[in-house]
Amino acid sequence: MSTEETAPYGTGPTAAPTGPAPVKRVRTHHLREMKARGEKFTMLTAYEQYAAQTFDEAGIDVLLVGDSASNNVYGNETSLPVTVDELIPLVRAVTRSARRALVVADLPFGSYQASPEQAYLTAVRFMKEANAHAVKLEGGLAMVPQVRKMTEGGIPVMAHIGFTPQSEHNLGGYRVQGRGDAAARVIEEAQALEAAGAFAVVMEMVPGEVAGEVTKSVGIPTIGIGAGVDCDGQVLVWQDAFGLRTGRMAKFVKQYADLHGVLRRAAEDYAADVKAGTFPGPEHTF
Ligand SMILES: Nc1nc(=O)c2c([nH]1)NC[C@@H]1CN(c3ccc(C(=O)N[C@@H](CCC(=O)O)C(=O)O)cc3)CN21
Ligand SMILES: CC(C)C(=O)C(=O)O
Ligand SMILES: [Mg+2]
Repeated sequence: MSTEETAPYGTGPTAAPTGPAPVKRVRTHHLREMKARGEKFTMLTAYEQYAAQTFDEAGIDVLLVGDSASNNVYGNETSLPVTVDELIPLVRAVTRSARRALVVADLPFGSYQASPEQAYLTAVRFMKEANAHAVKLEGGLAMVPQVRKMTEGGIPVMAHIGFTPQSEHNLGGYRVQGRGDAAARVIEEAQALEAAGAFAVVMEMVPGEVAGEVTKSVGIPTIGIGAGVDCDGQVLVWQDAFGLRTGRMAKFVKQYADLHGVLRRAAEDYAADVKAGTFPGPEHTF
Protein backbone atom coordinates (compact mmCIF):
# COMPACT_ATOMS: atom_id res chain seq x y z
CA MET A 1 0.00 0.00 0.00
CA SER A 2 1.49 3.32 -1.10
CA THR A 3 1.83 6.26 1.24
CA GLU A 4 3.65 8.43 -1.32
CA GLU A 5 2.73 12.04 -1.86
CA THR A 6 0.45 12.52 -4.79
CA ALA A 7 -0.07 14.74 -7.77
CA PRO A 8 -3.13 16.95 -7.51
CA TYR A 9 -6.41 15.67 -8.89
CA GLY A 10 -6.71 15.56 -12.66
CA THR A 11 -2.98 15.65 -13.41
CA GLY A 12 -0.07 13.26 -13.48
CA PRO A 13 1.24 10.49 -15.68
CA THR A 14 -1.73 8.15 -15.24
CA ALA A 15 -4.34 10.77 -16.22
CA ALA A 16 -6.97 9.11 -18.40
CA PRO A 17 -9.97 10.55 -20.25
CA THR A 18 -12.38 8.55 -18.09
CA GLY A 19 -12.40 6.77 -14.77
CA PRO A 20 -11.27 7.75 -11.32
CA ALA A 21 -8.98 10.74 -10.83
CA PRO A 22 -5.33 9.61 -10.84
CA VAL A 23 -4.51 10.32 -7.24
CA LYS A 24 -2.48 7.75 -5.32
CA ARG A 25 -4.28 8.19 -2.03
CA VAL A 26 -7.21 10.49 -1.45
CA ARG A 27 -6.44 12.79 1.43
CA THR A 28 -8.55 15.29 3.32
CA HIS A 29 -7.02 18.22 1.38
CA HIS A 30 -8.15 16.67 -1.91
CA LEU A 31 -11.78 16.82 -0.76
CA ARG A 32 -11.38 20.46 0.21
CA GLU A 33 -9.79 21.21 -3.18
CA MET A 34 -12.63 19.44 -4.97
CA LYS A 35 -15.15 21.60 -3.09
CA ALA A 36 -13.21 24.72 -4.10
CA ARG A 37 -13.36 23.59 -7.74
CA GLY A 38 -17.06 22.72 -7.53
CA GLU A 39 -16.26 19.06 -8.24
CA LYS A 40 -18.50 16.50 -6.49
CA PHE A 41 -16.98 13.56 -4.63
CA THR A 42 -18.31 10.20 -3.47
CA MET A 43 -18.47 8.19 -0.26
CA LEU A 44 -19.91 4.72 0.36
CA THR A 45 -19.89 2.53 3.42
CA ALA A 46 -17.69 -0.58 3.36
CA TYR A 47 -17.21 -3.18 6.06
CA GLU A 48 -15.01 -5.88 4.50
CA GLN A 49 -12.52 -6.76 1.76
CA TYR A 50 -14.51 -7.32 -1.43
CA ALA A 51 -16.83 -4.34 -1.17
CA ALA A 52 -13.87 -2.15 -0.20
CA GLN A 53 -11.74 -3.36 -3.14
CA THR A 54 -14.59 -3.04 -5.62
CA PHE A 55 -15.62 0.47 -4.56
CA ASP A 56 -11.97 1.54 -4.46
CA GLU A 57 -11.50 0.24 -8.04
CA ALA A 58 -14.64 2.13 -9.06
CA GLY A 59 -13.04 5.37 -7.89
CA ILE A 60 -15.19 6.00 -4.82
CA ASP A 61 -13.23 8.68 -2.98
CA VAL A 62 -14.07 7.89 0.64
CA LEU A 63 -14.96 4.58 2.31
CA LEU A 64 -16.79 4.87 5.61
CA VAL A 65 -16.69 1.93 7.97
CA GLY A 66 -19.98 3.05 9.46
CA ASP A 67 -21.39 2.19 12.84
CA SER A 68 -24.22 1.11 10.52
CA ALA A 69 -22.23 -2.16 10.57
CA SER A 70 -24.41 -2.69 13.63
CA ASN A 71 -27.41 -3.15 11.29
CA ASN A 72 -25.65 -4.28 8.13
CA VAL A 73 -23.07 -6.71 9.51
CA TYR A 74 -24.11 -7.67 13.02
CA GLY A 75 -27.89 -7.86 12.53
CA ASN A 76 -28.95 -5.36 15.17
CA GLU A 77 -32.08 -3.22 14.83
CA THR A 78 -30.21 0.05 15.43
CA SER A 79 -26.66 1.39 15.37
CA LEU A 80 -26.56 1.67 19.17
CA PRO A 81 -25.28 -1.77 20.28
CA VAL A 82 -22.14 -1.99 18.12
CA THR A 83 -18.83 -1.69 20.02
CA VAL A 84 -15.33 -0.41 19.30
CA ASP A 85 -14.03 -3.98 19.57
CA GLU A 86 -16.54 -5.12 16.94
CA LEU A 87 -15.71 -2.29 14.53
CA ILE A 88 -11.89 -2.37 14.71
CA PRO A 89 -11.47 -5.64 12.76
CA LEU A 90 -13.82 -4.32 10.04
CA VAL A 91 -11.85 -1.08 9.73
CA ARG A 92 -8.64 -3.10 9.53
CA ALA A 93 -10.08 -5.20 6.68
CA VAL A 94 -11.09 -2.08 4.76
CA THR A 95 -7.79 -0.23 5.19
CA ARG A 96 -5.94 -3.37 4.02
CA SER A 97 -8.17 -3.53 0.93
CA ALA A 98 -8.46 0.08 -0.26
CA ARG A 99 -5.48 1.38 -2.22
CA ARG A 100 -6.82 4.81 -3.19
CA ALA A 101 -9.82 5.74 -1.05
CA LEU A 102 -9.64 7.69 2.19
CA VAL A 103 -10.86 5.31 4.91
CA VAL A 104 -12.94 6.85 7.71
CA ALA A 105 -13.83 4.94 10.89
CA ASP A 106 -17.16 5.81 12.52
CA LEU A 107 -16.92 6.12 16.30
CA PRO A 108 -19.73 4.06 17.86
CA PHE A 109 -22.31 5.23 20.38
CA GLY A 110 -20.86 5.69 23.86
CA SER A 111 -17.21 5.69 22.75
CA TYR A 112 -16.68 9.47 22.53
CA GLN A 113 -19.58 11.48 24.00
CA ALA A 114 -18.39 11.35 27.63
CA SER A 115 -15.36 13.63 27.19
CA PRO A 116 -12.74 14.90 24.73
CA GLU A 117 -10.27 12.51 26.40
CA GLN A 118 -12.55 9.52 25.81
CA ALA A 119 -12.99 10.59 22.18
CA TYR A 120 -9.26 11.00 21.67
CA LEU A 121 -8.40 7.63 23.20
CA THR A 122 -11.07 5.84 21.15
CA ALA A 123 -9.92 7.54 17.94
CA VAL A 124 -6.31 6.55 18.69
CA ARG A 125 -7.39 2.90 18.86
CA PHE A 126 -8.89 3.14 15.36
CA MET A 127 -5.75 4.85 14.03
CA LYS A 128 -3.22 2.50 15.70
CA GLU A 129 -5.02 -0.84 15.63
CA ALA A 130 -6.87 -0.49 12.32
CA ASN A 131 -4.85 2.06 10.31
CA ALA A 132 -7.87 4.34 9.86
CA HIS A 133 -7.06 7.57 8.02
CA ALA A 134 -9.71 9.60 9.86
CA VAL A 135 -12.60 9.17 12.28
CA LYS A 136 -16.21 10.35 12.27
CA LEU A 137 -18.49 11.28 15.14
CA GLU A 138 -22.09 12.44 15.45
CA GLY A 139 -23.20 15.71 17.02
CA GLY A 140 -23.13 19.49 16.80
CA LEU A 141 -22.07 22.11 19.36
CA ALA A 142 -21.75 19.56 22.16
CA MET A 143 -19.02 17.72 20.22
CA VAL A 144 -16.87 20.81 19.52
CA PRO A 145 -14.44 20.03 22.41
CA GLN A 146 -14.09 16.45 21.14
CA VAL A 147 -13.37 17.60 17.58
CA ARG A 148 -10.79 20.13 18.82
CA LYS A 149 -9.02 17.60 21.06
CA MET A 150 -8.76 15.01 18.30
CA THR A 151 -7.63 17.38 15.54
CA GLU A 152 -5.04 18.98 17.84
CA GLY A 153 -3.86 15.44 18.56
CA GLY A 154 -3.29 14.75 14.87
CA ILE A 155 -6.48 12.90 13.99
CA PRO A 156 -8.63 14.13 11.07
CA VAL A 157 -12.29 14.31 12.12
CA MET A 158 -15.41 14.12 9.97
CA ALA A 159 -18.51 15.50 11.71
CA HIS A 160 -22.14 14.36 11.24
CA ILE A 161 -25.15 16.62 11.90
CA GLY A 162 -28.85 16.79 11.09
CA PHE A 163 -30.37 13.39 11.79
CA THR A 164 -27.83 11.48 13.89
CA PRO A 165 -28.86 7.82 14.22
CA GLN A 166 -27.07 7.30 17.55
CA SER A 167 -29.54 9.85 19.02
CA GLU A 168 -32.56 8.19 17.40
CA HIS A 169 -34.38 7.85 20.74
CA ASN A 170 -33.75 11.49 21.66
CA LEU A 171 -34.80 12.73 18.23
CA GLY A 172 -38.00 10.65 18.26
CA GLY A 173 -37.18 8.36 15.33
CA TYR A 174 -35.89 8.85 11.79
CA ARG A 175 -37.04 12.43 11.13
CA VAL A 176 -35.90 15.30 8.96
CA GLN A 177 -33.89 17.85 11.01
CA GLY A 178 -33.40 21.55 10.44
CA ARG A 179 -36.86 22.45 9.12
CA GLY A 180 -38.07 26.03 9.62
CA ASP A 181 -36.52 27.81 12.58
CA ALA A 182 -34.13 24.89 13.19
CA ALA A 183 -32.27 25.69 9.94
CA ALA A 184 -30.13 28.39 11.60
CA ARG A 185 -28.98 25.87 14.18
CA VAL A 186 -27.69 23.48 11.51
CA ILE A 187 -25.65 26.30 9.92
CA GLU A 188 -24.30 27.34 13.34
CA GLU A 189 -23.27 23.73 14.09
CA ALA A 190 -21.46 23.28 10.77
CA GLN A 191 -19.54 26.53 11.29
CA ALA A 192 -18.60 25.62 14.87
CA LEU A 193 -17.37 22.17 13.78
CA GLU A 194 -15.30 23.73 11.00
CA ALA A 195 -13.77 26.19 13.51
CA ALA A 196 -12.97 23.25 15.82
CA GLY A 197 -11.01 21.60 13.02
CA ALA A 198 -13.36 19.11 11.34
CA PHE A 199 -12.24 18.41 7.74
CA ALA A 200 -15.76 17.58 6.45
CA VAL A 201 -19.31 17.34 7.70
CA VAL A 202 -22.01 14.78 6.90
CA MET A 203 -25.57 16.11 6.83
CA GLU A 204 -28.29 13.50 7.16
CA MET A 205 -32.00 14.16 6.44
CA VAL A 206 -31.75 17.94 6.22
CA PRO A 207 -33.95 19.88 3.75
CA GLY A 208 -32.09 20.37 0.46
CA GLU A 209 -32.30 24.12 0.64
CA VAL A 210 -30.85 24.21 4.17
CA ALA A 211 -28.04 21.83 3.21
CA GLY A 212 -27.26 24.10 0.25
CA GLU A 213 -27.03 27.10 2.61
CA VAL A 214 -24.73 25.18 4.96
CA THR A 215 -22.54 24.13 2.02
CA LYS A 216 -22.13 27.78 0.98
CA SER A 217 -21.44 28.97 4.52
CA VAL A 218 -18.50 26.67 5.33
CA GLY A 219 -15.10 26.12 3.68
CA ILE A 220 -15.02 22.41 4.52
CA PRO A 221 -16.83 19.94 2.26
CA THR A 222 -20.36 18.81 3.12
CA ILE A 223 -21.48 15.24 2.44
CA GLY A 224 -25.19 14.63 2.07
CA ILE A 225 -27.41 11.64 2.83
CA GLY A 226 -30.98 12.77 2.33
CA ALA A 227 -29.71 16.37 2.10
CA GLY A 228 -30.17 17.21 -1.57
CA VAL A 229 -27.92 17.79 -4.54
CA ASP A 230 -26.17 20.95 -3.32
CA CYS A 231 -23.83 19.13 -0.91
CA ASP A 232 -20.20 18.78 -2.04
CA GLY A 233 -20.31 14.99 -1.81
CA GLN A 234 -22.85 12.22 -1.28
CA VAL A 235 -22.88 9.07 0.85
CA LEU A 236 -25.12 6.00 0.94
CA VAL A 237 -25.07 2.72 2.84
CA TRP A 238 -24.02 0.23 0.14
CA GLN A 239 -26.43 -2.54 1.09
CA ASP A 240 -29.26 -0.02 0.61
CA ALA A 241 -27.95 1.49 -2.66
CA PHE A 242 -27.14 -1.84 -4.27
CA GLY A 243 -30.17 -3.74 -3.04
CA LEU A 244 -28.65 -6.31 -0.71
CA ARG A 245 -30.95 -5.13 2.08
CA THR A 246 -34.65 -5.57 1.35
CA GLY A 247 -37.71 -3.96 2.86
CA ARG A 248 -38.68 -0.34 3.28
CA MET A 249 -36.00 2.10 2.19
CA ALA A 250 -35.70 5.70 3.27
CA LYS A 251 -36.78 8.27 0.66
CA PHE A 252 -33.13 9.30 0.13
CA VAL A 253 -32.02 5.86 -1.14
CA LYS A 254 -31.65 5.26 -4.87
CA GLN A 255 -31.35 1.56 -5.71
CA TYR A 256 -28.66 0.91 -8.34
CA ALA A 257 -28.71 -2.90 -8.27
CA ASP A 258 -30.64 -5.89 -6.92
CA LEU A 259 -27.92 -7.84 -5.17
CA HIS A 260 -30.41 -9.62 -2.96
CA GLY A 261 -32.09 -11.06 -6.07
CA VAL A 262 -28.77 -12.01 -7.67
CA LEU A 263 -27.51 -13.74 -4.52
CA ARG A 264 -30.80 -15.47 -3.79
CA ARG A 265 -31.08 -16.90 -7.32
CA ALA A 266 -27.46 -18.08 -7.19
CA ALA A 267 -28.06 -19.85 -3.87
CA GLU A 268 -31.27 -21.44 -5.21
CA ASP A 269 -29.50 -22.62 -8.37
CA TYR A 270 -26.68 -24.13 -6.31
CA ALA A 271 -29.16 -25.91 -4.02
CA ALA A 272 -31.12 -27.23 -7.02
CA ASP A 273 -27.93 -28.58 -8.66
CA VAL A 274 -26.82 -30.34 -5.48
CA LYS A 275 -30.24 -31.91 -4.90
CA ALA A 276 -30.44 -33.02 -8.56
CA GLY A 277 -26.93 -34.48 -8.46
CA THR A 278 -25.76 -32.16 -11.28
CA PHE A 279 -23.12 -30.48 -9.13
CA PRO A 280 -20.29 -31.33 -8.81
CA GLY A 281 -19.75 -32.44 -12.43
CA PRO A 282 -16.75 -34.36 -13.78
CA GLU A 283 -14.97 -31.03 -14.40
CA HIS A 284 -15.17 -30.24 -10.67
CA THR A 285 -13.94 -33.68 -9.64
CA PHE A 286 -10.34 -34.94 -9.17
N1 LIG B 1 -29.05 -0.27 6.37
C1 LIG B 1 -29.98 0.53 6.87
N2 LIG B 1 -30.25 1.68 6.26
C2 LIG B 1 -31.22 2.48 6.73
O1 LIG B 1 -31.46 3.55 6.11
C3 LIG B 1 -31.93 2.10 7.91
C4 LIG B 1 -31.60 0.89 8.53
N3 LIG B 1 -30.61 0.14 7.99
N4 LIG B 1 -32.27 0.43 9.61
C5 LIG B 1 -33.48 1.08 10.05
C6 LIG B 1 -33.48 2.52 9.78
C7 LIG B 1 -34.85 3.17 9.71
N5 LIG B 1 -34.76 4.10 8.60
C8 LIG B 1 -35.71 5.04 8.28
C9 LIG B 1 -36.96 5.00 8.86
C10 LIG B 1 -37.93 5.91 8.56
C11 LIG B 1 -37.66 6.95 7.67
C12 LIG B 1 -38.74 7.92 7.37
O2 LIG B 1 -39.77 7.89 7.94
N6 LIG B 1 -38.49 8.83 6.44
C13 LIG B 1 -39.51 9.76 5.97
C14 LIG B 1 -39.18 11.19 6.36
C15 LIG B 1 -39.67 11.54 7.74
C16 LIG B 1 -39.74 13.04 7.93
O3 LIG B 1 -40.21 13.74 7.00
O4 LIG B 1 -39.33 13.54 9.00
C17 LIG B 1 -39.54 9.62 4.46
O5 LIG B 1 -40.38 10.26 3.83
O6 LIG B 1 -38.75 8.84 3.92
C18 LIG B 1 -36.42 7.01 7.10
C19 LIG B 1 -35.44 6.07 7.40
C20 LIG B 1 -33.59 3.92 7.85
N7 LIG B 1 -32.91 2.83 8.47
C1 LIG C 1 -24.51 6.64 6.43
C2 LIG C 1 -23.41 7.18 7.22
C3 LIG C 1 -23.22 8.63 7.12
C4 LIG C 1 -23.14 6.59 8.55
O1 LIG C 1 -22.91 7.28 9.50
C5 LIG C 1 -23.08 5.13 8.72
O2 LIG C 1 -23.25 4.37 7.74
O3 LIG C 1 -22.86 4.68 9.86
MG1 LIG D 1 -22.76 6.20 11.30
